[in-house]
Parts: sequence; structure tokens; C-alpha cells
Amino acid sequence: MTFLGTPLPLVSPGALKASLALTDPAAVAAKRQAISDILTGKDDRLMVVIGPCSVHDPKAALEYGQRLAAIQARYQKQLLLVMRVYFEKPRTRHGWKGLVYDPELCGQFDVNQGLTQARQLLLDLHQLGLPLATEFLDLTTGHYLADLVSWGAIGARTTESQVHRALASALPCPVGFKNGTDGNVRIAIDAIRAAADSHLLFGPNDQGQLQALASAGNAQTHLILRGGLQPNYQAQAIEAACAALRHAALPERLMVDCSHGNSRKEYQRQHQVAADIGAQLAAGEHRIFGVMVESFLEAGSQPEGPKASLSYGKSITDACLGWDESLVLLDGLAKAVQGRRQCAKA
Ligand SMILES: O=C[C@H](O)[C@H](O)COP(=O)(O)O
Ligand SMILES: C=C(OP(=O)(O)O)C(=O)O
Repeated sequence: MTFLGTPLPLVSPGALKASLALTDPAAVAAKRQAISDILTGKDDRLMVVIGPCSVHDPKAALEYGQRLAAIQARYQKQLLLVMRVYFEKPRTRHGWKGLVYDPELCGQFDVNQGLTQARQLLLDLHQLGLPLATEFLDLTTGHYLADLVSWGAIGARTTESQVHRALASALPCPVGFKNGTDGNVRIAIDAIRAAADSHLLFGPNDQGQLQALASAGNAQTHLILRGGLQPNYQAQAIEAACAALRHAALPERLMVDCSHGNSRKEYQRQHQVAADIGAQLAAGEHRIFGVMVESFLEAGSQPEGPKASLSYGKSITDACLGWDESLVLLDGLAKAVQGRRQCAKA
């Protein structure tokens, strides 16, 4: 090995997809189309990407998905609920990097187990009828999981990365680019433009052999305002971001992340962010087509640690809204969409 480190066995994408097969790809395609219709404005509902910051316990994530699936019908006239199922965590400095890398939370890097658990959970959630959202971070994991994903994110720390823009150009689903952690929106707009092109990328084929791929280009990409040194969810920031999109000859369509830089990492502040967005929608703001919310079974977060030491249903990365308060936030967004429709009729 010319690289320093310990080689670890890795299941091939084809073997994993054969053992945990998606039997109804048309159902995933329909979910992607529903998201695309909202992205383009054909459907006037609001897309809500909601769920835990990260998946460390597939059982708890599945329970969250069962609850989300059970309320889809309640909101379906106003909201399209898309579940966050994040298996890879971009860290600012240190910390657990996600289920794919360390499913036992013990630093053993059992990637085969992590990929298997991740794909099994996506299959289980897909069968509940939920559209599924994830961040694509490592350039390889998409080869194992992307066929089950309805919407992808490129995170604040990788939006400027050329290889992540190339990855997005090859993904079979709509993709949102977060602004930079400092609030830089331009790099996300550059990413949208770059990802529309065909790019050369390297990755495994189904047999696990390295191949080069000339991507098709992805026109279904968009901006996500996630805050930065200052929040960027308020009307003035929305206007500035839309002016930048207009200047780049891009559609003025965007998603707002109620968490991260917009909540300043205070999870309950997501209520205020969602309420401000709701007021904008109710006043006729049509350019905001979606929001992101960090939400789980239990409110808050807990320090990462051995699985046996953790309490059930609580995030070990960013703090999240609890289930009941998440319903309050969804109720407010549904009312705001109704208000937007009244505005449109006036
Ligand atoms: O969404 C999760 C976090 O915002 C991101 O992974 C960074 O977390 P950290 O700043 O604790 O590393
Ligand atoms: C890591 C995330 O967000 P960001 O890239 O905006 O920090 C996330 O949404 O889980």
C-alpha cells in the first residue's frame, strides 16, 4: 500500500444492492418527481425536510419514520414531508462521523455493517412511503445508497468542493447546496451552475472496481440558506439571495434550513425561524419552496458515547426538536401555505 493505514474489507455496491434490493424503483422516481414539481413551482406545496441531525440508532430512526409516515396524510394538502436520514456527518473539527463509518460508536470503522444498516433502514423507510433525504459526503457512499434517495444535500463544508459538485452532477435526484458556514451564498450559486454540467468522476462500479464516469449533469439543484456568521432566513436575506440567483440567471427558488447557522445551534430557535418563514409565506412569498428542520423523538441532544450509555431517541450530534414540538412547527407551516394560497387568489 502506498497510502499509510490499515486496509479494511469492503462489500461491493452490487453485492449490497443485490442483498438489499430495491424492488420498486418507480416508487422512488415518483417521490423524486413530487419534489421536482415543488422545486419548479408546478406544485405550490411546501417541501419540509425533517428528521434527526444524524442516524446513530436505526431502530429509533425507523420509529421516527413510522410516526412521520402516519402524519403524511394530515399535512399532504399543504406540505410534502421528506425524512432526513443522514448517515454521514461533516464535522467542524472532531467527532463521530456517522453510521456508515462507525455504526457501533466505538471507533472500529465497521463500514460493511454501517453500509448494510444504512441501506436496510432506507429500504424500511421507503416502504413506509416516505421520500428520503440524505447528505452525500464521501464520494463513494452514493454508489451504495443513492437509488433509495429522493433528495440529496451537499453540505456547507463541501459546497465549494469541485468533486462534490461533480458528484451532484451525477446524482439521480434533486440536490440542494448549502451556503458556506460563513454565510457565503455565492459558492452555492456557483455549485448550482457547475453541477448542471457533465463532469468526470471516479468511483466503484457494481463489482467494486474503480471506474471513471462522465456524469449527465443535474439541472435539479437549488440553494439552501442555512445561516452563517449571521442568520439568513429573514425577508431581507431572502431578497438578497434571490437577487444573486437572478444575477446568475438561475430560477429564484430556494430552501431555508431552520437549524444550523439560522438557529445558531439553539434547537428551539427553529420555532422562531419557521414562524418568520411562515409569515413570509403567508404574505405571498412564493420563492421559498422548502424548509429543513432538525427533529427527533426526544428533544435536545446527548454526548456521543458507547451505545449502551445512550438514552433512546435523542440526537448525539446537533440538538433537535422533540416530536410534539415538531408537530407544532408543522402546523404553523401548513397554515402559512394556506395563507400563501389566499394571497395568490387576492
Ligand atoms: O449537522 C451536523 C453538524 O452541524 C455538523 O456535522 C457539524 O457539527 P460539529 O460542528 O459539532 O462538528
Ligand atoms: C451538516 C449539516 O448542515 P450544514 O452542512 O449546513 O452544517 C446537516 O444538515 O446535517
